[in-house]
Amino acid sequence: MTSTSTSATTAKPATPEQVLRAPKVALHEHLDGGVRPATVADIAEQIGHELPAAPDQLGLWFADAASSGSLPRYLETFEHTVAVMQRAEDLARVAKESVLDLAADGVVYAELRWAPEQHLAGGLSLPETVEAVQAGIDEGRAEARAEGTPIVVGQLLTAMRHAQHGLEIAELVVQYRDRGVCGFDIAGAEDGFPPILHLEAFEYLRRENAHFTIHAGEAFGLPSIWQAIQRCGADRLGHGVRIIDDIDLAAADGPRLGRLASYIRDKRIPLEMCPSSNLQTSAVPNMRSVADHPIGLLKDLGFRVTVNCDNRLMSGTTMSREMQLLVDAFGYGTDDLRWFTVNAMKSAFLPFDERLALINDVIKPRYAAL
Ligand SMILES: O=c1[nH]cnc2c1ncn2[C@@H]1O[C@H](CO)[C@@H](O)[C@H]1O
Ligand SMILES: [Zn+2]
Repeated sequence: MTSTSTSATTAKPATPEQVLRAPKVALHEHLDGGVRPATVADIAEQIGHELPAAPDQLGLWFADAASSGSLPRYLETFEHTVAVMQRAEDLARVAKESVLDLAADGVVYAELRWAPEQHLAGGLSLPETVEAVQAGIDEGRAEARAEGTPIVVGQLLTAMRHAQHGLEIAELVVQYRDRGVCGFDIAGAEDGFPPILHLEAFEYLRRENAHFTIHAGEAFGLPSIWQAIQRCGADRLGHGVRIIDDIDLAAADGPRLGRLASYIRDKRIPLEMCPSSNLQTSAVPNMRSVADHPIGLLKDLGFRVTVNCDNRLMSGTTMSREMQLLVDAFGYGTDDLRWFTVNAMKSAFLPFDERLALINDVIKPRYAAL
């Protein structure tokens, strides 16, 4: 097997201070999974929504309740964040605070995904929800710029895979493509809801030359990944960890890739990996810590791997913390972290020239100065 140049470097592990200062790129970040606990408590009180824990225990409650080892149970916790995101001002507030929190953590580019169809209970229309989130993003970006931490942010509109709004949400993506929306996604319980259920939406988006990612290979295996890529035409894979099912680790001459794993590596299809989230939902059997996560192997094999939080609230995490967990588990140095970050920026749903500018004018110089 040919060697790759991406293995963990022999350089010193990055220090916590370097990890914090490093510029980061967040491609897989749920807006309703990154609400500040204090904001959940504050809005819940205003609207009379009953919460399962006292305000000062709420962060812990989410992390604990989301750690059951099952994706459907992990997703149940979103009931409380979605409940406090039904008014335009609350959608805007949550979006603004997310942008500020990401920028303060060193994130220079983020795509925030959320499902508009889950935010209609207060009487907003689909376009109104998108505009409310965009107003919050714009405010957050202006404030972050004034604080010296500029950040570029796009919205990804998600359709829930168990529901039937895929085409409608895809149309919303195209309608708002020049007003802050950079792509589409499907999320929710994966087992029992294959990507193909939303084929009409994906075919529409391809006709419109629009971008999309699909949660696949998180709570279901290779058929889900295969469908997402070969039937639906996904640009990227949300998680995709189960691609390891197509890699033979026992082969005498080193790991041997099956046809699907080879295709994904050869085509440089980005994997949006979320180590802490995957631990909580037991996405990979027998994973006890981040050191057991396939991200180390997939990086060594040269897949286009990126690092993400998925849900900062449910995982009690940040981009810096996810990076630090990888440093602790695999000994990564700043060159490795830069490789993940450049991979993510190359894979962003942003015009090519703008991606290049962020890589050359922001990411590389800031890594060089660490
Ligand atoms: O990792 C995940 N896998 C599948 N679905 C998810 C994940 N994280 C969040 N959501 C789902 O996506 C919706 C829109 O943001 C959330 O409400 C949650 O139900
Ligand atoms: Zn996700």
